[in-house]
Amino acid sequence: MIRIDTCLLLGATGVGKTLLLKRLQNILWIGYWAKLMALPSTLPTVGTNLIDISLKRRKKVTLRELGGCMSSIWPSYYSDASSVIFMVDASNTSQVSSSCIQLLSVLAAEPLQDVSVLLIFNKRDIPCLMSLIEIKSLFRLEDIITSATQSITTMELSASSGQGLQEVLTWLESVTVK
Ligand SMILES: Nc1nc2c(ncn2[C@@H]2O[C@H](COP(=O)(O)OP(=O)(O)OP(=O)(O)O)[C@@H](O)[C@H]2O)c(=O)[nH]1
Ligand SMILES: [Mg+2]
Repeated sequence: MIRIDTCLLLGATGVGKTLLLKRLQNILWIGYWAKLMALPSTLPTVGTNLIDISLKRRKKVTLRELGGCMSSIWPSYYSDASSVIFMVDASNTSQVSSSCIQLLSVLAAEPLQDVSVLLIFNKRDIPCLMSLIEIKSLFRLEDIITSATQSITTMELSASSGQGLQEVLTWLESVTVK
């Protein structure tokens, strides 16, 4: 049986996980330069969203979004994961501390000790009172990266404009084995 790597897409409700999935699907269907077509609509995910993505060098990955409203049962999906994308809404400063606590509990989970982690600061198209440097320092990001057992990459994204999408795809290619 052929097993496909699974990347878990996690983050609080409304951070943009479903839009990212749809954007990645569009990149692959109609090409990178067509990514600015009509903004796909999304609804809050109650449960899970799955898409399979074909990458370069005949690799494949399954992206599994887990809805923010079901964070209490995220851990039941951890043992299947080969990598994790954790998304933060960088325009929502009131959500920063709860997202940070959520991220710490994801990083502490036993089945996720060896996975590669991509931390995405999304909605960079929305002007925000706090700079990204301030948000990262509120997160104590340097301490988190130093003490984590995982390899953590950080990225900025606008899932709505498409800025940063190609970098997410490149990261997926770099961490997908099969
Ligand atoms: N301006 C802007 N809006 C965004 C961006 N990404 C997502 N959104 C909007 O944010 C809202 C929530 O996006 P979703 O993708 O449904 O959020 P989610 O993380 O899947 O939320 P749950 O499924 O509830 O966990 C939608 O109206 C999106 O269009 C972005 O980069 N910029
Ligand atoms: Mg969703």
